[in-house]
Amino acid sequence: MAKLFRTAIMGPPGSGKGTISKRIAQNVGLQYLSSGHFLREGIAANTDAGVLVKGYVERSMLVPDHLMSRLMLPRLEQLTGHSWLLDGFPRTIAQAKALNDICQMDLVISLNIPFETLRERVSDRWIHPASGRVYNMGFNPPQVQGRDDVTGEPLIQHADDRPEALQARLRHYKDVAKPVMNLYKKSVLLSNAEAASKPLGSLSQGILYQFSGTDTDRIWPYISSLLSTKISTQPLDTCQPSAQA
Ligand SMILES: Nc1ccn([C@@H]2O[C@H](COP(=O)(O)OP(=O)(O)OP(=O)(O)O)[C@@H](O)[C@H]2O)c(=O)n1
Ligand SMILES: Nc1nc2c(ncn2[C@@H]2O[C@H](COP(=O)(O)OP(=O)(O)O)[C@@H](O)[C@H]2O)c(=O)[nH]1
Repeated sequence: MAKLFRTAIMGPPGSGKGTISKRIAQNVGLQYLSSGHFLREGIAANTDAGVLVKGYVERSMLVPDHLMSRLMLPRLEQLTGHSWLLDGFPRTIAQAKALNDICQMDLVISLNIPFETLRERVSDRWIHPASGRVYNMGFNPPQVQGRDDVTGEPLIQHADDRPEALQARLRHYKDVAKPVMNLYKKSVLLSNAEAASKPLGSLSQGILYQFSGTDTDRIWPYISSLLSTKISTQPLDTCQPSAQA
């Protein structure tokens, strides 16, 4: 039986979830599942799921919990035997509880980034809609301005990334995410260094680790170190219903 590792990343829009998830996937070699990307793929391919969620995603509304869980949980069940990282799911407490019913999570990473930093980042965020590849004109610019590195297709900016829209999204994120974080948290909030160095078990039952800062490159070493500790001490496991379910 392999050691499996189930983790999720949370944070407001622009906090670096996608950027950090890709680093985790590359370093740890787990399956990365972005629920937003999954939904957009379904919409582009006009799948049954895509048709169901199109109206919500195009209006930047949250897809209802029952539908979101119905789409995501079977995907995760197909990944039995794999370690994975979720970005964008669970988004609400109902989704987190549904996830608990099928699986015991090992770690939840929460990114705590100042509003001004979020605002700067998303106003400079450019996206390749077909692949979900994300650029930032200062941090990770495309090789050719306005063009995707892989396909050469044009990049776009989301209307949602305008400062006015960001403020509303942030408020909404806080309301919805708080109960999810409470579910996963048992610990005090730690500094990045403390969070990364605490041995497993010393945080009571808590699996939520919060990282704060303005630069992904400065947060990343702490996350990387936490993952090394967690993964090396992970017991043999399969995806089993959580005891809290
Ligand atoms: N659990 C989720 C995840 C995503 N979505 C839908 O998918 C869209 C895109 O999700 P995502 O890529 O995660 O991006 P945002 O949440 O919009 O923003 P960010 O990546 O900046 O956090 C959301 O606007 C929402 O309509 C949803 O309803 N429920
Ligand atoms: N300037 C700067 N931009 C960053 C940093 N980390 C991520 N970004 C960019 O900020 C934007 C938001 O990051 P993203 O990973 O998409 O965040 P998400 O919305 O939480 O998934 C993207 O354009 C990233 O390229 C950073 O440390 N500094």
